[in-house]
Amino acid sequence: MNSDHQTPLLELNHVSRSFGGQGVLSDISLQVQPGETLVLIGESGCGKSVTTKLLAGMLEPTAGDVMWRGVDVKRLKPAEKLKQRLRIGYLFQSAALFDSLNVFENIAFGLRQNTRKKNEEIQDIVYSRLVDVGLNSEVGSKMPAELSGGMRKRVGLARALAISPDIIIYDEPTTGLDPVMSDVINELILSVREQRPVTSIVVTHDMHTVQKVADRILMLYPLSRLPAGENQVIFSGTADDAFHADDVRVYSFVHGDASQRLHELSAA
Ligand SMILES: Nc1ncnc2c1ncn2[C@@H]1O[C@H](COP(=O)(O)OP(=O)(O)OP(=O)(O)O)[C@@H](O)[C@H]1O
Repeated sequence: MNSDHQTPLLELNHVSRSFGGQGVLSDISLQVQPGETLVLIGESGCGKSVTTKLLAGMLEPTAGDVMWRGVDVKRLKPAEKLKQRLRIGYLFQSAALFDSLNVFENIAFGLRQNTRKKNEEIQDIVYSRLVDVGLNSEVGSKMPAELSGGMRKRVGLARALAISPDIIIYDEPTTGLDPVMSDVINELILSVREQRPVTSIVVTHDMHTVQKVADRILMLYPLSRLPAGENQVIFSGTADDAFHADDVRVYSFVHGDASQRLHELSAA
């Protein structure tokens, strides 16, 4: 699936990002290859969401380059950037539904804003995306406040899929869901990938998700604790490699073992 000769779909080249002088990412380089499912892991606050927002062009780097299909995003004209941006669907951590719009209009939103599709076509797309995420058409008339957490995530996914993206970014898709609903979402990630040639980036703390969907895992380490000169991406490999990693920071993270962190805290 991954060929070294392909141009990466998305790429960060020596990217740094800070907020108000506080560094979050420093000199990060990574590539996302067409068709792969890349999973980003790492402790809370280490910069996973910032990384995906940089990849999606929703944030700009403080230094370094973001490349889309080998082209520096800075060089794209606004119209071209928007066109490329619409190839990326983003499922936000909170699902980020518009509370004042019903489910149908939430899913239709990107199509109404960014395409000239007629109402009938929009209706067909919205109802088929609802089917794709396992919801029936009656859900279309509900307001977001009436939905459970799992339904909100599914509607968020239907909305991300409505624009027929070729890249989907899932930011903590299972957080806050019960184990069964989490697995429903994991299965949806797999079925989306089976239904269309899509590239997926998944940010998660859920090791079931990691094991189920990841082709490749990257682990980020918080900049504030990174030893000087060390790469902030402390691991790149398969789920199996991560679960057998020699690096105790990686091993203890994926096994949910607190002893390394407690040791660091007591030494601080
Ligand atoms: N727009 C912003 N303005 C200021 N600080 C920000 C902004 N976005 C992110 N940050 C900061 O960047 C750091 C990394 O945030 P990020 O959301 O990427 O972490 P994360 O690894 O995804 O964490 P979690 O697993 O808890 O979601 C945090 O300290 C956060 O407060």
